Amino acid sequence: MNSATPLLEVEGLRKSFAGVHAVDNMSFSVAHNTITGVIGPNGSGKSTTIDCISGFQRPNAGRIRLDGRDITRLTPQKIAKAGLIRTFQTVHIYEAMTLRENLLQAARPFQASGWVADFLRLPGMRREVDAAMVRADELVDMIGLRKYYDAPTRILSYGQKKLVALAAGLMPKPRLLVLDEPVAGVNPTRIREIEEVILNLHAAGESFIIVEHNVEFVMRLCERVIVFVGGSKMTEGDPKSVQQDARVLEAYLGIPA
Ligand SMILES: Nc1ncnc2c1ncn2[C@@H]1O[C@H](COP(=O)(O)OP(=O)(O)OP(=O)(O)O)[C@@H](O)[C@H]1O
Repeated sequence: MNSATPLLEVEGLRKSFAGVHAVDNMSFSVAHNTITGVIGPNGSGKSTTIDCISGFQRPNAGRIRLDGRDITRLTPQKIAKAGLIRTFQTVHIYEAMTLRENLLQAARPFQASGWVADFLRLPGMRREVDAAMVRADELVDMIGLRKYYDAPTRILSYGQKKLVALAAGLMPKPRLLVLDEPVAGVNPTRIREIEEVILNLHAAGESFIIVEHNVEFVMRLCERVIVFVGGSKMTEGDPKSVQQDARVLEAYLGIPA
């Protein structure tokens, strides 16, 4: 797609639960090579929106396009293969496996060769495995955890586990990685480390959407911030303009605009 096509376009998204609209008329777009933050008070539709764009919920209406391709209502697996991967609020990694094994495992669903090629160690499979090893090697350095590469991930701190989940999401080289609350429950020192890692990955060409309750973290990291209120987009802009928007203060603090 040409660079004028947004990386992600969400248009008129609606998702209802038992007749109640969790998300309604939600529209926004995300540019290539950006870190975009999504903030909003509790119940504003953040989780429902990312569940819809990643295929974990089926929207009732609206369109979602990834780099121009319609991905509305595809399964999570197909959306991931199209290039949109998400992490979860709770860390989804294999704690009994090493960090290296976690990263290699994350690449497997995206490898074209099937189990027969794998079993027979055919050259196509070998090439894919070698490429995954190179990618894992790059990523373990990017997240600063090389000394734990061959350790079971259960020994890592919660913040380090979040970094492993982030790196696992990047293994198949997605076009866009959606991070669902990447610093929730993480101590402040580790938050700074995660911030640094995301900035370095962005400088290396990765694009992110960050959905977070920690507004300060989002404002420091993101070049564009989208604010959800009541199931739709209330406003968006650069961090400074969003922070100065009286409606945002009202939505968060109940201070009348
Ligand atoms: N499975 C569900 N069944 C019924 N209502 C739901 C369901 N999921 C979400 N909702 C409702 O939809 C609205 C939006 O919820 P959502 O979880 O998307 O908001 P959120 O911005 O992610 O909130 P939080 O920041 O608290 O996680 C809320 O009113 C919520 O109660």
